[in-house]
Amino acid sequence: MRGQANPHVARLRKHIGDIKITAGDLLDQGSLISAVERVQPDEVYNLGAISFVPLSWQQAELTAGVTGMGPLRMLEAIRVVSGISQSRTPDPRAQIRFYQASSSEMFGQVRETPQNELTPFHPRSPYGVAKAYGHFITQNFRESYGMFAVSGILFNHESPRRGPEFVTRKITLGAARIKLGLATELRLGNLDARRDWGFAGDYARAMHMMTVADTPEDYVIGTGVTQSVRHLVKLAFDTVGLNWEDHVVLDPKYNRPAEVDLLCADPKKAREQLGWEPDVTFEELVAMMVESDLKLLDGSSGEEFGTDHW
Ligand SMILES: Nc1nc2c(ncn2[C@@H]2O[C@H](COP(=O)(O)OP(=O)(O)O[C@H]3O[C@H](CO)[C@@H](O)[C@H](O)[C@@H]3O)[C@@H](O)[C@H]2O)c(=O)[nH]1
Repeated sequence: MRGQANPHVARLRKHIGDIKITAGDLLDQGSLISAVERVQPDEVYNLGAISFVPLSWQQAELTAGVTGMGPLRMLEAIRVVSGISQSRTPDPRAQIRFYQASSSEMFGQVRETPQNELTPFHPRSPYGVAKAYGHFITQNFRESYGMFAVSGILFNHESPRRGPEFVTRKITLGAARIKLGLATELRLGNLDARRDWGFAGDYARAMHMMTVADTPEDYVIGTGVTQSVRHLVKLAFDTVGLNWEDHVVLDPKYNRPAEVDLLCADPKKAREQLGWEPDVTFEELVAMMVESDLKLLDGSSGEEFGTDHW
């Protein structure tokens, strides 16, 4: 929402208790239309997806339905409720704005480094392919109907709230468990993969900035610094005063059928046009996550945060 003075804020608060849209609703055009009708939002942020890349090989069709077709259904819901058609374009001041969570996974086997808004896509997983569809259909609705629809091509963004299946949290939880005597080893896959990791809070700020901007455009959001999984492991174990090589075990079951070897953002457009800059460095992010997991696990059996399943 664009501020407290906005009359929709009160209405949204009133409805928020009984309207919950989950990723599963992205399969159902009707429930999206009825949610848009009832909430009458100023802004819609589509962050719903099957977002864990390995799962997308096991559930390829579901991933296409939720992660790929979901944005189309959301855009259609906004278009239908707003009465937009080829012959009736929206009033730019009064229309519902749409944000699509596009992903750096679309770059996949990268054609150039760093990656910017014009870098061609070569996705390497059913997830990446589905995200590419979501990206292009968002662009298409903007170009076809004049809708305010934007995509943020976000590189990996992390925080202490990250799911334990993703590598950052798996590592920070693993280091904390070993430090507290709850485990002795951490099993991982490809340590050579490189990612551009940033703090999720900084990226949420970027999502909002591009959605309330004067013109609808797509932006790459990342730090511009790439790190290996190996370096991430070393940093997390250094934070708890342990040598990672004494504890990390390579397990091929965590390798992917097709890997994305290297991602690194060129966030120049977001910096110059939106004035967006990340505040939290990679080192601060890792320390924040390790410290949070030490606190979380202290005094627990650690069983509910085991890391061997993913
Ligand atoms: N999850 C996981 N990844 C591992 C492991 N060992 C090595 N890795 C490597 O760590 C890298 C990062 O994996 P994830 O943290 O699972 O994230 P991701 O595949 O890069 O995808 C995330 O970022 C995308 C943005 O680029 C998001 O779009 C996606 O939803 C997800 O959040 C991959 O190259 C993966 O092979 C492991 O045990 N578990």
